[in-house]
Amino acid sequence: MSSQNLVTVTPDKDNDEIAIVTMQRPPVNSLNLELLQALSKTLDELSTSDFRAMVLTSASPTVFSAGLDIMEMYKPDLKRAEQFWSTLQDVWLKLFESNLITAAAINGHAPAGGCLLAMSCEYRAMVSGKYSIGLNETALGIVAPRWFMDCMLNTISQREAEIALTTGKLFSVEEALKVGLIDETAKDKEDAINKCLGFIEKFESIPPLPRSMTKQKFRANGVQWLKANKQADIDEFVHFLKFPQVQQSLEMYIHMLKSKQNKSE
Ligand SMILES: CC/C=C\C/C=C\CCC/C=C/CC(=O)SCCNC(=O)CCNC(=O)[C@H](O)C(C)(C)COP(=O)(O)OP(=O)(O)OC[C@H]1O[C@@H](n2cnc3c(N)ncnc32)[C@H](O)[C@@H]1OP(=O)(O)O
Repeated sequence: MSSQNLVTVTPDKDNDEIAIVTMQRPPVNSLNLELLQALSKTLDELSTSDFRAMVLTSASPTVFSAGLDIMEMYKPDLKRAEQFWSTLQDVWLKLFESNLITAAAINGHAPAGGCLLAMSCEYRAMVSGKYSIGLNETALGIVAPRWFMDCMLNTISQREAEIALTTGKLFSVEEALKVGLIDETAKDKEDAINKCLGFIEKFESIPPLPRSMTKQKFRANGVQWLKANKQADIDEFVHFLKFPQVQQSLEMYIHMLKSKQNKSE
């Protein structure tokens, strides 16, 4: 699949000022360099378009996004790893600070980087079911970067965030609702999108510029550090990938994912 097809943008059927942005990298929308580049390009295009709002969702029936593609971190080509991390930083900054009204229709699992994308939006409706969402990095033997943490702090309390991150917690849909990691539950993807549209409607009579400026001021603390430390953050990521213990943890995690599949056969 070419990178162009990894993300689709379609106007909402009832309101052509709202973009439905769908990630479609089977099987689980894991965020590799190409999907991140497609998201980055899409966010650029949206920022200069007539769309005033977007709903981020996924084409998978059970997974919003499985987070970063682990294969980008396991025994990586270091030049590509730099580009990968830099593109992830850009996607986060573009989405978190977007002028558009942003909402996530979370139609399945959203671990780690998947949770980051959802938290970067202003509103989250998640389909009920045996899905989970959270920043589970420590459980993989890796460390969520500071700006992942800042993003979670924009969403739930510091205490809940610290416990969740140190324990690598993946929240059930009910738990996520209780702590405020999601705003609403939904019965299916269509319902989740409709709930996001309901949130977007609240801004019908609010002028877009003061709205987006207010949002960006609220979010400024979270982004300042990354903007000032982009290269240092990339260097730290690449340095981290060189640790044998990190590679070992990733290898074990990949085996675990594969054996999980064998068990259910
Ligand atoms: C500056 C920083 C400094 C230091 C720190 C440095 C680095 C740290 C970087 C930290 C950031 C990390 C963020 C991340 O996002 S890490 C990724 C975390 N993701 C996960 O833990 C999710 C793993 N996946 C799952 O749990 C399940 O797949 C899921 C629940 C999403 C779906 O389950 P389902 O049963 O539907 O599918 P599976 O059979 O499990 O998977 C299908 C195939 O997809 C492969 N897969 C799944 N997830 C990933 C992934 N994240 N990356 C790559 N591949 C993935 C899985 O192995 C199956 O593959 P095949 O066997 O079919 O080949």
